Amino acid sequence: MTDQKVPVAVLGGGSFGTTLANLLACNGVPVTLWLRDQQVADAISREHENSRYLPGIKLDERLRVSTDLMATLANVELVFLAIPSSAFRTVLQQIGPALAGKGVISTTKGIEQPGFLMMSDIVEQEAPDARVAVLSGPNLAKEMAAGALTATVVASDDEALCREVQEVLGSRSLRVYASQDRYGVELGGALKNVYAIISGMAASMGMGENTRSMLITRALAEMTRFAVHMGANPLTFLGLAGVGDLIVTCMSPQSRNYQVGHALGQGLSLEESVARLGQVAEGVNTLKVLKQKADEEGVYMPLVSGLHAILFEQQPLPQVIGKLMSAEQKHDVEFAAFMACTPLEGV
Ligand SMILES: NC(=O)c1ccc[n+]([C@@H]2O[C@H](COP(=O)([O-])OP(=O)(O)OC[C@H]3O[C@@H](n4cnc5c(N)ncnc54)[C@H](O)[C@@H]3O)[C@@H](O)[C@H]2O)c1
Ligand SMILES: O=P(O)(O)OC[C@H](O)CO
Repeated sequence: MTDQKVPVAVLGGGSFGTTLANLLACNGVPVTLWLRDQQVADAISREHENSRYLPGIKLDERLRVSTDLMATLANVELVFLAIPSSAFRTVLQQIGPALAGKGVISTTKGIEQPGFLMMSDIVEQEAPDARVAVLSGPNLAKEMAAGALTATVVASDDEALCREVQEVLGSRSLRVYASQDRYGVELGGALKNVYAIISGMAASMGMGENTRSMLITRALAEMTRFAVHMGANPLTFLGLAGVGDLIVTCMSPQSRNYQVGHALGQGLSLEESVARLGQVAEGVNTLKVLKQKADEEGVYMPLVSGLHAILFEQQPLPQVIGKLMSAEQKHDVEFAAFMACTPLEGV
């Protein structure tokens, strides 16, 4: 089995990169995890633990770790990217030509501005000869690393690449479903982070489960409305990378975006909330980018507007909640309209 697996690289030694690399190593895939810090790399190689990002998780001893980016990429066929969106292009710019012919799979759930670019768009720009896919779904790193039964989605119009990813990553604890809607899968993964901040905020303010259910369901309507406007397939949002990821991120205190919201609800400033987390919460930047895009495109996104007003326009929370709760009450289920590609306005 080991001999049949293609060699793989994972770039990014945080929570998700380490988790993915370890899952691959456990599958007998020859895998090298690239990260920048030599001391951290040495510690992982020596102790088989990433004590900062996955404390207490014993990593497979076959997992190789390197700080040499080009050496990591030599001879591999698949490259998973788990670099925060803020550094994504910078890393790609160093390695674009070296990715020619390889399968490059982004797992990063963010959006680049200017241009409202998905991470896979950046891969296409910086590595035009790579084969491109994205991986997204309800995938809390710590649970996956601990072996929790999990499902994810690999999306690409390159069906052979989807099969290769299913082959190396699928296991008894991880099911990897395929999709051809790369844009929808990627958009779902980025957008849900914004609603997780709202959900964490509501939880820490003592709001009940009715409220949380309303938030998640209206979030799904709102993100689907935006995605359809942008050309994604609405059905994608009924799958793992849509409602699946929205649920886990809005429900789990493990979610870093939820944690930022929770801290905000306790009265911490945005800066304090992000600093206390000490890890990536992509939803903060996505909120800015998304609000701007929704305004430009004229897409009605009351939850996004409300959170933006609280975080960046100094509007008091009670005033924003009052505005949301007194907005015109329109349709519950918009999916029929989405499917006909004539989205209704308003909720
Ligand atoms: N953690 C999860 O549960 C999870 C699950 C699915 C997807 N993701 C996505 O994966 C991406 C990475 O998140 P994470 O959870 O691994 O973040 P993290 O905060 O746990 O780790 C980020 C890592 O990126 C590294 N990094 C930062 N700047 C870098 C640069 N310029 N070059 C190389 N490395 C750099 C940091 O050193 C750190 O190791 C995010 O977009 C996130 O949305 C995370
Ligand atoms: O911890 P978060 O909020 O970045 O979410 C992690 C994953 O995206 C959940 O699928």
